Amino acid sequence: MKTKASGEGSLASESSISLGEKLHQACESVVVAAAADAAQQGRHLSSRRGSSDSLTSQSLNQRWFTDQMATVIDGKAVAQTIRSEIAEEVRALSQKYGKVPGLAVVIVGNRKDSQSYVGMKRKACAELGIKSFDIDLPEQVSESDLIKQVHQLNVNPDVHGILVQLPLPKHINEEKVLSEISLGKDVDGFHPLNIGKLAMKDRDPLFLPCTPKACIELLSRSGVSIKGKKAVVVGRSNIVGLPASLLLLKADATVTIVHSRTTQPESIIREADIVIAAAGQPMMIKGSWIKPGAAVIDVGTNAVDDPTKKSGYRLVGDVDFEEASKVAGWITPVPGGVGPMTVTMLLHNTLEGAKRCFEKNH
Ligand SMILES: Nc1nc(=O)c2c([nH]1)NC[C@@H]1CN(c3ccc(C(=O)N[C@@H](CCC(=O)O)C(=O)O)cc3)C=[N+]21
Repeated sequence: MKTKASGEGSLASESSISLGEKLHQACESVVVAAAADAAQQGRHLSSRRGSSDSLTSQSLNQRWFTDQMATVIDGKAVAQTIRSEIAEEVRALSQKYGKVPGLAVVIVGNRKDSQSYVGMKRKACAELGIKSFDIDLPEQVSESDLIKQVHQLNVNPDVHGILVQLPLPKHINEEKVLSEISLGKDVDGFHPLNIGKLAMKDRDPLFLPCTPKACIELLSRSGVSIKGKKAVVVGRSNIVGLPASLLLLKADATVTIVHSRTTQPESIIREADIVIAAAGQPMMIKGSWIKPGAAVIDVGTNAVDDPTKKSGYRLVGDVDFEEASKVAGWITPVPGGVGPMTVTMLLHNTLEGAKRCFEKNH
């Protein structure tokens, strides 16, 4: 399955657990459309740089502020395309083996945000014909009881993926729980061994963490090549920043990680051809921090007060979208960017886990 997608340096073409070839062909129209659009409007990084030789970066910034807008990457649309392909594969598996993929979603306590995310994951499973196993545990559950649940799911033959929603309550050791998940069912890709393999050259983890994988897929499907580019990841969390930087490195980018102790983050970010923003700080990254023509992937999902909304809040990213979309070449919106793709990558990992299991037992 070593096909070359249209995006050079595409993760999907280089990973042994890449999306299926068929899936790629289906999505190619999206890639081609985005790439053609970008090319038509002279938005390739090189052409932007080429036209900027005689300008100072300040005047260049102003120029881009006034007459060009970024291509907005529609994560929802890409996610939908991939989801219908997954649904088709699930149907085919069901016909061939008489079994469907199963995903266990474990939630502890009743944090509102976690419940909302878990709800989206379970709903998406239902839509795609993936069986979801719902494990809801009380806030006070003991670590050993939670681990017992994980062990039961590890041996349940109908479960091919196990997701323990994070964050867990303070009295539970997250690292301990995650390392109890069977490697072959670690669809979040958070098991230390999977992360360790991700960090090592020429080794492939069984599963890639969903949000970082979503970022790379959005880049490659938008025709943005990664190889040889300067990439800056803002944030160093275990679930996004760190694995995203490792994935970019695997895709041959030159990677810098900016974090809360970095001095002068703006000047480092301004050098980047690719920015992945995962700091969890609402609208922290301003338009003037972005290199003209850069690809900006915004992972932030921050709720900010908004009295004009019925809910009283709205979601914003880590990037000031309004400003940055006047400078960047490509940008993902929040909501509707990385979020829907994250859930889709989870479903894709579950499908891959199930396929490996069915093929092994056949
Ligand atoms: N074990 C584990 N795995 C995770 O993957 C995981 C987790 N724990 N804990 C929390 C974070 C966060 N996360 C998101 C998933 C979808 C959206 C998403 O679909 N957002 C929509 C907006 C949804 C809305 O409107 O509320 C969007 O951006 O368009 C966002 C965030 C997964 N996480």
